[in-house]
Amino acid sequence: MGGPAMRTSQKDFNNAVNQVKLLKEDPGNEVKLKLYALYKQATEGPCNVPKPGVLDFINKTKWDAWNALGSLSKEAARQNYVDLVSRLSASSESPSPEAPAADRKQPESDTLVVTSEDGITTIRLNRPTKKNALTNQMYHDIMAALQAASKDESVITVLTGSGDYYCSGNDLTNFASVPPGGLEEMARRGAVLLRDFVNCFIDFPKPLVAVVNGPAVGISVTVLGLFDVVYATDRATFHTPFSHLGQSPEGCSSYTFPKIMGSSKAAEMLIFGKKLTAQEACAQGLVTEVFPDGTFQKEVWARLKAYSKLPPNTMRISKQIIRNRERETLHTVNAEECRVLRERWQSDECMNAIASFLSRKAKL
Ligand SMILES: CCCCC/C=C/C(=O)SCCNC(=O)CCNC(=O)[C@H](O)C(C)(C)COP(=O)(O)OP(=O)(O)OC[C@H]1O[C@@H](n2cnc3c(N)ncnc32)[C@H](O)[C@@H]1OP(=O)(O)O
Repeated sequence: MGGPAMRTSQKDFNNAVNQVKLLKEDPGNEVKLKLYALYKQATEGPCNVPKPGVLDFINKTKWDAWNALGSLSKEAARQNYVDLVSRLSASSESPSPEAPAADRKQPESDTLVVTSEDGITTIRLNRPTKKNALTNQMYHDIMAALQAASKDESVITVLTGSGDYYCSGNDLTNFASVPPGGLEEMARRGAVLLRDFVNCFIDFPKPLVAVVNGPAVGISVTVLGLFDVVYATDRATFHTPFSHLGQSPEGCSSYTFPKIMGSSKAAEMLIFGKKLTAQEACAQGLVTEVFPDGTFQKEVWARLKAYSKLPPNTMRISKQIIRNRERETLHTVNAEECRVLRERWQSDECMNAIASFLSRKAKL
């Protein structure tokens, strides 16, 4: 999966620098300051010039922004710069008129089912015989579904699963077919896919709700920290067995989990792979509310239908005011988690764990 290739090339960076000059809208001082700081970090490394005097307001503000990036590597700064510019470019393009949600083209495969009703767009993982494990195609389909939902006329977007599982995480057979570039190329591609996938959750503009209909594993758990509300059946469990797999946390969980549940509870999950019951996950703030399995679907959908009648713009604005302050931080965390995972995917510990799963020796 993905590579230094997470590594942005000098050419990508130079293109992004030129693209900034072509933005149709002024991105505002805060973003310009961020661009300045990332540019300096990417080209000169950590801030190495004396702090301007207190009365030199403009230069002091710029210095503060650069200095705040600490020891962020030149490579990560370049990547963040390119990511930020690409988001700015995308948002300054006029949105293309979207087809009504009901008419929306379905994903190519039937492993994801997207429906829209009563102001709610539902994205349903539909691979129950494999516990809704996520294939590479499903990551792409989910991203496309989120993009479409962000622009359709629905008010709330829901992610849920078919069958007895919510999702068993990354399909470990994604690792089974090594491309011509070898393991390194596989890691490079994976890191790019993961980064883009998680970015879609970070940037999703409408209320996003997880309806966790059963056990959840891996990435389906970690991205929950990026949802606005998480409803779970009392049958659900929450498991992030990264160490067992020779892998490291993703989905921004290295940042959101300690923030949600405190660092030691987060460590027990993310380092030691402790599996939480739904009640435990609720007590720790990862889950909003737990429902008895027998009435789960009825109660949750009734509640969501009632919420979908609330004024849509107000809900969207409220979500954004809650989330926007942290958006850049989350993008930085995501990029760093992907960079680290790219290395882990090439490690013996990871390869052995996956080989072991594929040869049926291990069940988590
Ligand atoms: C590019 C982005 C990468 C993002 C990085 C993401 C990281 C992660 O998500 S890490 C977590 C990965 N997931 C796992 O390690 C779970 C592996 N699966 C299991 O441990 C178990 O299957 C189980 C606990 C989820 C369910 O056990 P059980 O109830 O006994 O059911 P089965 O094992 O018989 O499963 C039925 C069927 O489904 C296949 N399957 C389940 N999960 C996965 C999976 N994650 N990847 C691939 N296949 C999976 C399982 O192999 C069975 O298949 P068949 O034997 O062909 O019926």
